[in-house]
Amino acid sequence: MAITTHEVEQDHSGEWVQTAELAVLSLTKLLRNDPAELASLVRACENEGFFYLDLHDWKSGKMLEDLDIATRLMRLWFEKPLEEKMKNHTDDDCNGYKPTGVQSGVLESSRDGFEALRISRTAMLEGSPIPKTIQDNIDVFRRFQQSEHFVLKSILACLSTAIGLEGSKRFEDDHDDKVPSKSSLLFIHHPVSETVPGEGQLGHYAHTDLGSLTLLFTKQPGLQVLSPDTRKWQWIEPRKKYAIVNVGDTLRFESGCRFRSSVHRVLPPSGKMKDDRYSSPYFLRAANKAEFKDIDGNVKTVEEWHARKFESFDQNLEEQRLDHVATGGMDIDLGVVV
Ligand SMILES: O=C(O)CCC(=O)C(=O)O
Ligand SMILES: [Fe+2]
Repeated sequence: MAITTHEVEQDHSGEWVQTAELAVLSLTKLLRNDPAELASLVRACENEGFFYLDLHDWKSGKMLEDLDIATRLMRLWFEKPLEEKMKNHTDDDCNGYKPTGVQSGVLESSRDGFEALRISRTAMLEGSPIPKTIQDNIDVFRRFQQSEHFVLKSILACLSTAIGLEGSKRFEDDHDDKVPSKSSLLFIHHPVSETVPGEGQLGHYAHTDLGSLTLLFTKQPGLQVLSPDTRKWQWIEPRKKYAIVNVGDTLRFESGCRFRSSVHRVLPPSGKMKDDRYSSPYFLRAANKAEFKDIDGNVKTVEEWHARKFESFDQNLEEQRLDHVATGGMDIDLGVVV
């Protein structure tokens, strides 16, 4: 079943942008291995690479309640002075604080407009360097991260089953929880800003996610996907009690490019960031040592691809276009310049 919308809304340049019609999948049906739901899951990963995950009747997880508590706590944390937040700054791209403006912009001659707190799965499990707010509420944050991890690993298993993978060929095989990985939970904040697109710091650059699957929560608009169908940007509408799930590069490569890691970005609908925008993605990533063939056909470990992606995120748009790493080669696949 697809949510049917519809209308179009203007973007920052005054162009009319359609709303994406993404498939809607029920987590409870997927957990039951419902054959029709598995077939829809495969289609969604082959086509848009994005879908809504219906969580209305998933009673066993407290994920949505934990999300509300964690979001409230993180909003307060982001209000702290920059010097305070910078105490959690690290060189580790999957753990610690990232201030605004250190990565690429959405358009030429601009930089990103979001700050983020990243909490790696390892840091969460070990309780190693994480801000006090999180340490003081570790049960909530840990349970939230574990629920998200469970949901994405279950979806990964559904995909293996649905396309008939067995034994060591199943996608879960290189997502062993006992070996080190760069799975990471993020809280993202785009502060209110008078900046207009193309200047200063605004939005979140066009990219594909580097890992296997991403589970995203946001209540606010701004997320856009480059539709593999129309090859144009489309808004992804936030929906209450639905998560947004998307395929990342690792799963794209491991599926022999059968599944798509669609390019996406964040821009405020009317041009300026008139309200603070909050979102929270959880990135499920394969074991650091897992291998796949990347966009150049070279064998890479997840760890190496992770490093290459983050180098690319720090570059400017012109540099990014040269090696296609930020966009995971999807731009070449679709024949578009992002
Ligand atoms: O904030 C959002 O809506 C999307 C964030 C995102 O794409 C990312 O962190 O990879
Ligand atoms: Fe992303």
